[in-house]
Amino acid sequence: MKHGDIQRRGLMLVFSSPSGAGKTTISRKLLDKDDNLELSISATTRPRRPGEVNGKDYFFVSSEQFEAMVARGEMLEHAQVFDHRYGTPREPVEKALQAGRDVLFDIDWQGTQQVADKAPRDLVRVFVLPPSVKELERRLYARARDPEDVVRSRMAKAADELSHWAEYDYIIVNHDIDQSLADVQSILHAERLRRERRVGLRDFVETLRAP
Ligand SMILES: Nc1ncnc2c1ncn2[C@@H]1O[C@H](COP(=O)(O)OP(=O)(O)OP(=O)(O)O)[C@@H](O)[C@H]1O
Ligand SMILES: Nc1nc2c(ncn2[C@@H]2O[C@H](COP(=O)(O)O)[C@@H](O)[C@H]2O)c(=O)[nH]1
Repeated sequence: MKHGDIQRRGLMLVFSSPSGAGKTTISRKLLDKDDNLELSISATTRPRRPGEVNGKDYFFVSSEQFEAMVARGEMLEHAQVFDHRYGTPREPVEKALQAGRDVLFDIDWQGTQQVADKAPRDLVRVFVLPPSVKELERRLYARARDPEDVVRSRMAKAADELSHWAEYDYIIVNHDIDQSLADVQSILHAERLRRERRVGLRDFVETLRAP
């Protein structure tokens, strides 16, 4: 990957939040605007919601298939979230990073901790907060893609997820979607400029010193 013709390593951008705060919405908008960013598509045992597409939103798999992927070492990270299993297939992420592309993850705090243990240098963690609990609940109902008992159980677990906010590098309060998009674009821009990711800098500076 290049930025001003100086080569750099790909980075892993993670979004976490309580369910319904808006990270999927922010992710989709960011991906639309950024040609060098690709989404890590998770595998899950959760039932497909209306409108979700296998291989685009998730790889929808059975519990047996999920366990077999874990046993074969195919998951970069995996966790039980709410009542289902979720995990990140390792190979597409490794391929993207090797090709110098950045990868976006929409995963929970457990998965973020696992990725942080494996690749701390390449990780950028963003936690998305809702403006208020009332608005979080409104968004979960407005999304209208989960049964009421699922919405209630996710609201009940929001405080647990929120307790991990301080483990993240950046915090976004998602009042306004356009402002949140601008914020994550700024984060990504600055993180791409970090000296330690720009592996081509040393050679470039040498050409400046000894023309
Ligand atoms: N800034 C915003 N203002 C108003 N509504 C929003 C905003 N951001 C997201 N929403 C709406 O809130 C609902 C939940 O958003 P989204 O599905 O992106 O949340 P999520 O954090 O990805 O949830 P989950 O963790 O369950 O996947 C959606 O209906 C979305 O359109
Ligand atoms: N640890 C992981 N968490 C994941 C992964 N994919 C999604 N998630 C998180 O699960 C909840 C619920 O998602 P939903 O699509 O059912 O609403 C949310 O917090 C996601 O971030 C994953 O691969 N690993």
